[in-house]
Amino acid sequence: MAILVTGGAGYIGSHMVWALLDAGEDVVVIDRLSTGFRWAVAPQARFYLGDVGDETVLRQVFAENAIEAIIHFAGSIVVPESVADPLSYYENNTGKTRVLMSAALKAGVNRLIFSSTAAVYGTPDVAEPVSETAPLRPENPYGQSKLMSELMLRDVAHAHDFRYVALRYFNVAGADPQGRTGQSTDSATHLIKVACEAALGKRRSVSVYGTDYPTRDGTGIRDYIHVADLVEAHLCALAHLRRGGTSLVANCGYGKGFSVLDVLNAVTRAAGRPIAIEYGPRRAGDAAFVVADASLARKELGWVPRHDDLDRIVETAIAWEARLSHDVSNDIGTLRRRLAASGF
Ligand SMILES: NC(=O)c1ccc[n+]([C@@H]2O[C@H](COP(=O)([O-])OP(=O)(O)OC[C@H]3O[C@@H](n4cnc5c(N)ncnc54)[C@H](O)[C@@H]3O)[C@@H](O)[C@H]2O)c1
Ligand SMILES: O=c1ccn([C@@H]2O[C@H](COP(=O)(O)OP(=O)(O)O[C@H]3O[C@H](CO)[C@H](O)[C@H](O)[C@H]3O)[C@@H](O)[C@H]2O)c(=O)[nH]1
Repeated sequence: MAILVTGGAGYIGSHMVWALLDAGEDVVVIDRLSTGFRWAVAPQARFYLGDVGDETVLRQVFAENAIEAIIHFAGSIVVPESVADPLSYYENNTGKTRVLMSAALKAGVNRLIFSSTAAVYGTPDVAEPVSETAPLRPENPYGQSKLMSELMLRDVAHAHDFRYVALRYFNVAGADPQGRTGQSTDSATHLIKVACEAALGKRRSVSVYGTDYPTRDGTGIRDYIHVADLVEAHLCALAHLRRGGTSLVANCGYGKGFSVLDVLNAVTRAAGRPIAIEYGPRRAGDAAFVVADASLARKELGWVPRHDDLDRIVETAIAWEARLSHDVSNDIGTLRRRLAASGF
């Protein structure tokens, strides 16, 4: 039996594929390569170029592979884009999740792990770690589209023989400690990615969005989780579903908050040289403090994080960024030529 990873050519999905292969699993990937890269998919995985909203390709995937469970990463993830074009987010994140679930039920696949987000909570009322029972008040179409998918999963699990785990990720960062994959998107806006690019001279400076938050140094506080621990939580969720565990929704974070300045200091330490910092106004829609209460994932899924260290997260992110500058551009050229030769 194989695990189907949707969005397996993307940042988190490509780490998941490696983690599954490392664990001895058989892996099938479907990705339309809108933000992902074919070269990011481990060669041992079977790859389908296609859209998770395309019933024909889904039927083909389910017919050609014995799929035991789905790990569903495919989606659109840029918050301001979701505000500007909400319908495309409801279509790609909610509508296509519906198509995928429908095709899975028809094919008799009844286990799914879903990529949700801390954005479903909106701005927490108090500066305290947020648990899964906190009010759900997404403040943008991205968060809303993910919450709607969670609700579909809940209802389908009530109506059918179907179990799921929805993981609400906090701030995912870092790269595979073995250097096999990392965050490769060109126009990423995430703080650690941006700061690593600045440290390597790929951009002139980093802007600090707001210095007047009610936090210890005036900058925004987030819970940064190493992507390797995040994919480990998915392996725990898979084991939970395999042993007959009930459907559940769980936060993925460390429960520790770091400010923007903490992150920039860590990047400076890792790079061994200062980065240019510009202090600017707040970015619209940013909360002061977003930190997970992740006790449920530890208790129910037996998740034990192994990379809970901001310096380590940043070191792996910089190492990947450096590789991306040198090797990967060559790899992309090689891969493009290989794919062109094989008809893509
Ligand atoms: N990166 C984060 O900090 C973060 C935080 C919370 C939740 N998430 C969720 O995790 C998941 C993965 O995020 P990521 O950071 O790896 O993003 P990403 O953009 O790197 O990966 C998404 C992948 O899905 C593919 N894709 C998108 N729509 C598709 C479709 N309709 N059919 C087939 N493939 C499609 C893209 O080509 C890409 O390879 C997303 O669902 C995102 O909402 C990410
Ligand atoms: O160039 C930058 C980028 C970010 N920040 C600050 O750094 C912190 C982190 O910002 P990111 O853009 O890295 O991440 P967000 O917290 O905005 O968003 C993340 O967390 C959300 C949930 O809270 C969603 O899951 C979303 O997908 C995920 O990217 C914020 O205080 C932000 O204001 C800067 O100061 N400068």
